[in-house]
Amino acid sequence: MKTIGIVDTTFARFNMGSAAVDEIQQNVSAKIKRITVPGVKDLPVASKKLIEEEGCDIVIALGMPGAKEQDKICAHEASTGIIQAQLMTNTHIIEVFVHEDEGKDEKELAFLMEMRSREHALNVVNMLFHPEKLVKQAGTGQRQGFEDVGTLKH
Ligand SMILES: Cc1nc2c(=O)[nH]c(=O)nc-2n(C[C@H](O)[C@H](O)[C@H](O)CO)c1C
Repeated sequence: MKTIGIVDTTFARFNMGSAAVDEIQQNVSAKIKRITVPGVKDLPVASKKLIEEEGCDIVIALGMPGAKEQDKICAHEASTGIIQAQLMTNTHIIEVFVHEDEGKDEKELAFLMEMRSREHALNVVNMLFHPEKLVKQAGTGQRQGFEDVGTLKH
């Protein structure tokens, strides 16, 4: 049975990990290994450990960079670390970040955090079990959380 790793943060203002777990369980039968770390900079090593020590076939790393300048620097550092962990393990770690200032208010932010977590969880299910479904979506302007933007016409 395939194993999906989920790592999220306590810094985030919405339970992104639970949304991802729920979405996976609604769509597929897979083993799930979940851990939570304090913040986004802790995601790379946690993801690498899920792959190397817990045998995960793919990992979803979820977090919420805050709105301040130092939070954005922190998020960029975390992203770089996540890419490095992917290259070191030759395994996908799907980064799901929702920046705190993406929502116009708290309600929209919560909606976005839930929907982006769920839609990327579905991407991960498809990457692992139905890669042909993603090929069908190529170039269709998919967006996780907000509305899809569609294919360009010429
Ligand atoms: C400044 C800062 N900003 C964020 C953030 O926007 N989002 C987040 O999830 N975590 C933040 N952190 C915490 C770090 O990611 C990390 O948890 C600590 O530095 C401990 O390793 C820090 C330190």
